[in-house]
Amino acid sequence: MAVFTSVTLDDLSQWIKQFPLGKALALKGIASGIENSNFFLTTERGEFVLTIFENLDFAQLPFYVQLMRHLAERGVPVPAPVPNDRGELVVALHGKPATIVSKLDGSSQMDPQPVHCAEVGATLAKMHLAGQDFALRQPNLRGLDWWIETVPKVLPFLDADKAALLQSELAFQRAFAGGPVYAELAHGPVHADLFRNNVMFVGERLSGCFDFYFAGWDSWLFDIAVTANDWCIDLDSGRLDHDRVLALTRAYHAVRPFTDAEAQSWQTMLRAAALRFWLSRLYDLHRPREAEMLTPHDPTHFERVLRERIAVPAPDLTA
Ligand SMILES: Nc1ncnc2c1ncn2[C@@H]1O[C@H](COP(=O)(O)OP(=O)(O)OP(=O)(O)O)[C@@H](O)[C@H]1O
Ligand SMILES: N[C@@H](CCO)C(=O)O
Repeated sequence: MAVFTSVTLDDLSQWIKQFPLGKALALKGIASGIENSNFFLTTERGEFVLTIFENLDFAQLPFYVQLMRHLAERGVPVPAPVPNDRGELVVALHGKPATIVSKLDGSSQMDPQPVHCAEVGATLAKMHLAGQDFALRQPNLRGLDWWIETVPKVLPFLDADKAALLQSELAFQRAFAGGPVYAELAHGPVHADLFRNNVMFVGERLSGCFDFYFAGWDSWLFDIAVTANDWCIDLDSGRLDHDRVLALTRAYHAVRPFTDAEAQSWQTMLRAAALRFWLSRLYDLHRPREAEMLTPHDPTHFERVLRERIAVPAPDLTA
């Protein structure tokens, strides 16, 4: 992630005392990502990740950090937040909310094969099941309401062809979300951003999922569609690779079988997931924030993905 807020080891020398982590020994800004300020933090007790939240306030954060704790306690491989001496998981640093979580082993698999997609599918299903009894509720803040609010803000920057696609897809998704099949879809806390760069592998074994800061209450199917649109595609064309899609969906289905309503909604949900990221990337591109290091994501990629999903059906969910 980009570093928006500067932090030095000196800044941490007093602050870290409230955590059972000993002294802070090293701190290194992480330059990937676009939402928060992240640092690898080495202390006398080991390796951690320090995150300072740039866009989320104290009221929103319990949902994310408690969800991570809830999932970690149920054996889902996610970073475990470290409480301070008052039991708090979110603490102010430079006036902004901050958290320390355990560092996961492994590295991202940016060139996934079916075996990796199967790991991701099975883990996602376990995550959905483990989240069923999570008590806190927060909507997906990048869900339909946000799309409705944000489309008019980016339209002035688009040519007529792109503007027409964005508007017609939003209308299509609004109609779908208001219909009877959508109402039958299972909902719960979902990750909503489980891209390749948010998952760690050690060899072919998935060792962890992180970056829960877009998590919210949404349909499980939306989460699967977001994941498939990143893990199972040819990156140049946006086309789905059927072997990888089937590896992901079959592994998910083996843990948590799909319903008829989900099977019926699959093609539409893949389009919704493409729209969500096209829109957020357009928004981020045209309304950039200041940052010491910033790597903007390319909106055109998800425009291509959306056009592909409209033109070419994915394999059936229960194939
Ligand atoms: N718990 C963790 N364990 C190991 N590495 C981590 C952990 N959390 C974050 N990282 C590293 O930090 C990088 C950035 O983190 P993260 O993806 O959460 O940032 P972000 O700004 O929210 O990014 P994004 O654009 O993906 O939303 C990751 O790519 C990963 O390398
Ligand atoms: N995964 C998002 C970035 C926010 O996490 C994207 O690729 O646009």
